Amino acid sequence: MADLSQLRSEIDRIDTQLFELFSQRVDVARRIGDYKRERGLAVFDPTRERQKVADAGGRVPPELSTYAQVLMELLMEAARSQEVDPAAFADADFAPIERAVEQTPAVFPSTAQVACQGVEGAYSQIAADRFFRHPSISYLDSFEGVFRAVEQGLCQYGVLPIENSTAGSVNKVYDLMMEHDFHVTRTSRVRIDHNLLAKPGTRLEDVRDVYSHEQAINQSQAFLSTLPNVRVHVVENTAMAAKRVSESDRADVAALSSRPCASLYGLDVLAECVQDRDNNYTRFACISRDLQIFPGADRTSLMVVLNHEPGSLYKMLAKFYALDLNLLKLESRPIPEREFEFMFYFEVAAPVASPEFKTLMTTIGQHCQEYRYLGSYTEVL
Ligand SMILES: O=C(O)C(=O)C[C@]1(C(=O)O)C=C[C@@H](O)C=C1
Repeated sequence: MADLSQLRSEIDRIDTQLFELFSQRVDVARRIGDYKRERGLAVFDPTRERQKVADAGGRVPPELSTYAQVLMELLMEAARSQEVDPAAFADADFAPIERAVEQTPAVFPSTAQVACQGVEGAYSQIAADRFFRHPSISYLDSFEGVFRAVEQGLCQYGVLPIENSTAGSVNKVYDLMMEHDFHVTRTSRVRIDHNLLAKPGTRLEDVRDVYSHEQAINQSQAFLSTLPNVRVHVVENTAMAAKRVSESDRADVAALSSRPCASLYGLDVLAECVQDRDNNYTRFACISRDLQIFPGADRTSLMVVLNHEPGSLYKMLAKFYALDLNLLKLESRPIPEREFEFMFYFEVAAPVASPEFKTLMTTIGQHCQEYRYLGSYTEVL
């Protein structure tokens, strides 16, 4: 039997030939690109690609068929990337980003009119205080109201929760993203401590009804199960729950809310930090209507509708991998009225000034049906 170094030499020889042929293939593709450009033909030819993939599957033993097909797709993707004229893409897709980088002020504003969902004391307010030194906050009933206030220019910025470390993504916000025009200018992680608040005089054992937001209830299951005979009620948000308890004439009701709500609504803390996990964080996004890219932006959010075919998500992820861009978040939501079609939300680590970011933004359109660039920003602590 041949020894390992001999076998490896054989593999190396084959790889040398493979990559020599690969470069030759790309050279031919470049010439095809010139030909197509002169005649105004599309680079992507789906009929030809389907034939090539099917053909590749039949050229190898059956157990290698899928690998051969994936390899063929990769070869054609490389070919396409060299057939397009990068300058043509760059102008159309990158100009608004370059303009925003130039025109955005060097410093994030310390004060602004900011839309938050809920009432005073809501976690969104804590996040708004994190983003701005002196925010002037307008409280709205719903997440939709926050999107609208920003879209219509009634508020310069809006603050929305996007995910929680225990309960996961805030699906409602992701669904609304599809319906509204906005950009992301900042994100922040806020530590969430839920406390059981009640009117002075109420004892823990008196409590019969607890009010809170659905996520706070989900995040405090272990504590709630220790309270006997308690009914739990979902309300719009945790601060609203505290307000409701403070206005109630009953002495057996309590709210799961933030600590600032206790002083704000004149309530006592019956139990502190009752969430299931100690490291409970909610991430908030600060949105604006126009694209603003502040200095240091190193994260990018994209909403993408992929082609409804096998491998399309894989190809998009391969793109990030090929550009060495770390994927920070991937969320998918069904698109209303489009059966089994999904909107993918990607967050990638990509400094705006990096060549990889520019390559991503000038070629992403080749890999999907539609995409929306939501912005580039930093996550503030
Ligand atoms: O045959 C072509 O038209 C090419 O551009 C070459 C090629 C390939 O790599 O084989 C690349 C892109 C097209 O979508 C189809 C095929």
